Amino acid sequence: MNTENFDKAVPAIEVNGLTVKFPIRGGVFSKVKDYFTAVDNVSFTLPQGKILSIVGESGCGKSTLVKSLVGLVPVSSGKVNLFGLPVNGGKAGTGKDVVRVSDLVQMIFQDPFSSLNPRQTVTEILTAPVIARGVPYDEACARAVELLKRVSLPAGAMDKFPHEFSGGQRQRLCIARSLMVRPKVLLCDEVTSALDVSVQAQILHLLDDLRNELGLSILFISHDMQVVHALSDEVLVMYFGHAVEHGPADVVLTNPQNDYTKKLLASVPTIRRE
Ligand SMILES: Nc1ncnc2c1ncn2[C@@H]1O[C@H](COP(=O)(O)OP(=O)(O)OP(=O)(O)O)[C@@H](O)[C@H]1O
Repeated sequence: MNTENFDKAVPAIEVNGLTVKFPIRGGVFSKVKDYFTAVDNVSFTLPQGKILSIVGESGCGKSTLVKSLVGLVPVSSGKVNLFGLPVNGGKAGTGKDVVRVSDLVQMIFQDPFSSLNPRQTVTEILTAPVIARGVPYDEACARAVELLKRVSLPAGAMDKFPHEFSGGQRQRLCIARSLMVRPKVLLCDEVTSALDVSVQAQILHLLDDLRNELGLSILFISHDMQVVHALSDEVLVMYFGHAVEHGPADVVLTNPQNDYTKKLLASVPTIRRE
């Protein structure tokens, strides 16, 4: 399928009535007693080229929602479309006209160290996903060198192992790896929370630049409201599995309508000095 010419008016992601339930068992081998609804009937759209942040307190279902979009947790009910293509079992599209979801959407996680194989060199880490897709080794290496440069890592990094990098450099490496397959959407789950503040800012600038250069659409999960305000076009607020408010970042973060959003914003910590 030609994924280069999607109609610009079609949302990158369209979610309708998405529900994710986890089974509750008495013990590992016992029968399912009940279900816990982590994501409850959530609907939203992510327009192409935009950054939508998902916010809400710990445990409200942000990560589960995002993971369910790429098949890391199973969807219980609801529909997901990527660029207008219905998603089903890791594929997007219908009949023979399908594309792998992982060719369109890549996810980046909070902890850059645990998401990199410590026994692989950067060359292996970056080239493996595209070699598996049939890209010749030399071309994969050339793409890796180009991306390392783009994320401001030296070309000499190709022969190194993950432990030889700082936390911020490792996250750059994860970003480069996610871009190797030339995805159209990035799902970023707390990607700066393990980094110190100055490095956080560099990674956020990098993501924003990449969005502008490559036209990427980004779903961004963060607890940091300042970061969310600085980076996002739109904000979706979740509470106990429900989407309670969604709109332009400036509106939701400065003039929230929902009572929970008001409480969430009021709870942003400030230091009181006596
Ligand atoms: N595999 C699982 N099995 C059972 N329950 C799960 C599973 N994964 C998540 N949950 C539960 O689903 C709820 C939502 O979890 P999730 O990780 O999506 O929250 P979150 O909003 O991303 O939290 P945080 O901000 O702390 O990362 C939580 O109550 C969690 O305990």
